[in-house]
Amino acid sequence: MIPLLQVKDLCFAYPNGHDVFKNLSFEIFPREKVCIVGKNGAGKTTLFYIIMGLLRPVKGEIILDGKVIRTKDDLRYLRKKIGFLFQDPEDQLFCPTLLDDVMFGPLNMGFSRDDAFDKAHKVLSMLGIAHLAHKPPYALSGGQKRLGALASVLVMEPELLLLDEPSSGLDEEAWLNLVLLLQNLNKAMIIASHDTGFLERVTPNWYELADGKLIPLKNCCNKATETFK
Ligand SMILES: Nc1ncnc2c1ncn2[C@@H]1O[C@H](COP(=O)(O)OP(=O)(O)OP(=O)(O)O)[C@@H](O)[C@H]1O
Repeated sequence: MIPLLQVKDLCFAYPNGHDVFKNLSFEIFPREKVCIVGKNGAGKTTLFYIIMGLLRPVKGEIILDGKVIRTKDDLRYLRKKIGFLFQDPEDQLFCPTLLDDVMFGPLNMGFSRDDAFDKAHKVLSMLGIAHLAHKPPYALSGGQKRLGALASVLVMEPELLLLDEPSSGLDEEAWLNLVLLLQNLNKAMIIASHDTGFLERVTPNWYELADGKLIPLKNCCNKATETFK
């Protein structure tokens, strides 16, 4: 089976900063669920930005469905297949109402208003926030904003989800609802989080990002076993 996504020999440093990645390589297969843990500043968000084409690596390749991402068209294709939940939901909600935000993607893809509404309503209901549909994003709480941002990602039905701190700020009910949703979602996902209780429930496949490398962890939370590639 061809990996859905491959990151190959990735090197990256911010201007005037230290190396965040030194020849980082990994791959993820369709419907594979993995999580990445790591200290503050380890590079989890940076890795997601590079995959989504928001930051350009010094060296290395992002390969989707066996094809190296090079052109703007490649990037458009990648952004249809990969949904990215930003760490800060404020980066993701920009319309007058939450419903507008969640309908924005489907409308952009050419769905009719009725179909975009149905899709948005279904996802908002699944996340337990349909009653907030007509609120402006600025009037939502932190946890509600996170769920709203997640709705705007899920409504696009991507094949791979990159979720940056998806459980942050959620109350017990929303947290459990999200655990169950991700457990039952038949999609590939990479989750970056410090919420180990959440990660333990969603996937047994853990990696630690440390010193610019991904190290597989066995049996959740246990010690690193071998350096990943
Ligand atoms: N815009 C930027 N300019 C310069 N350096 C940056 C920038 N953004 C992040 N960094 C640095 O890059 C490194 C990786 O940051 P990143 O946000 O990817 O870490 P993270 O693992 O997501 O952290 P956290 O767990 O705190 O969210 C850190 O040392 C950080 O200080």
